[in-house]
Amino acid sequence: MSEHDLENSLQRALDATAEDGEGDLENRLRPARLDEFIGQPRVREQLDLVLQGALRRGRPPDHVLLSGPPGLGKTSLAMIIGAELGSAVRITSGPALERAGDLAAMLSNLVEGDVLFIDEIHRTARPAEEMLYLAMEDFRVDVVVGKGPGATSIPLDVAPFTLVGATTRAGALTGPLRDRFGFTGHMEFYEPSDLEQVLTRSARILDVVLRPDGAREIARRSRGTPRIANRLLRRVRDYAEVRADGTVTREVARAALAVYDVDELGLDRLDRAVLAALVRSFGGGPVGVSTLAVAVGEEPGTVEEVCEPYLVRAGMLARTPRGRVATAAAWRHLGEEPPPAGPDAGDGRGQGTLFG
Ligand SMILES: Nc1ncnc2c1ncn2[C@@H]1O[C@H](COP(=O)(O)OP(=O)(O)OP(=O)(O)O)[C@@H](O)[C@H]1O
Repeated sequence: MSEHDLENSLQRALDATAEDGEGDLENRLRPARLDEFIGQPRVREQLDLVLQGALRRGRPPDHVLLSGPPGLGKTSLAMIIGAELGSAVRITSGPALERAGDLAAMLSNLVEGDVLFIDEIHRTARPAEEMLYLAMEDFRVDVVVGKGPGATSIPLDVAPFTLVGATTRAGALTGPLRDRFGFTGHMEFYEPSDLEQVLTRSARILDVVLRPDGAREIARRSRGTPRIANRLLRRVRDYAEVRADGTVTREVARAALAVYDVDELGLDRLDRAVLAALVRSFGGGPVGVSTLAVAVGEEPGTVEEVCEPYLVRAGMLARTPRGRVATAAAWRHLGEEPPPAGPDAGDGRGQGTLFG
């Protein structure tokens, strides 16, 4: 088979997986209970106490806010909260709650003890958010009927429920909303050893033969994110089935990840584009996130919420009051020599620690 044919068959395998429904696969891979949830020991312990306390008292627990970058398991935890409480989980998202009426409809359908999960809660429109304050605090809403001077407000009771909000931008939440959550779980990027466990579990569910060295290689390159680890596992499995004997070893993982443009550090195309723009077009910065986003043809929100948190964590990018700055590690990762740092550099790059 020629190289071209191999690429084509790999692409077909990829498409077939997509048709299988990657969403369904993701659901199959979700941990169902708290003790199956790998990593995040602090959040897990804190949440366990919140839930156990509520179960003992026989009352719905306080409202829970989960914050952190995408793919770290916020949705999984929301489902787990429902499972641990033996409650149904009603799911919506901030952008879906455009009008207060949208939220009123959801709230009035809740039964006592339900969990209401609002993903991307920081994107809830203001009128719905204001309705949420009262619902969270007093389990009631005021529904306004009519318009202008004839408008009347009808109070409606809401069954006691637990709100679970998820956000990639806790800082974008208004103070009054943030204050109404009794518990906030801050999700951190996962350690590679945790991701190895995630991968081993997923391989078992997906019937993939994954060797420990293969798991280690994929874990190391998964940007500290279980969703990415699972996605890379599926891509490496395609490669293993099409080009090897189906077993995922370190060598197979390395070869497969090279095909998919995932580099040694796990940075993908967009991460590298951001670093390349920062270093090559803006001399290492500082540069504002909007300018950077235009340079790579992406939305500022994507650069800020998806790329940057991991680049910061990997020590490649620093956020300074004057803008984004590439660290020496970023220059070297792109095969460039970092400019000499000095106290007089005057461009934000001379701040010693950034070039340590
Ligand atoms: N702690 C974990 N243990 C095992 N698998 C996990 C864990 N956390 C997440 N996953 C896996 O990662 C996938 C993504 O998780 P999830 O959808 O919960 O992330 P999220 O933080 O809600 O992301 P987003 O905010 O983008 O929706 C899940 O399908 C699940 O397979």
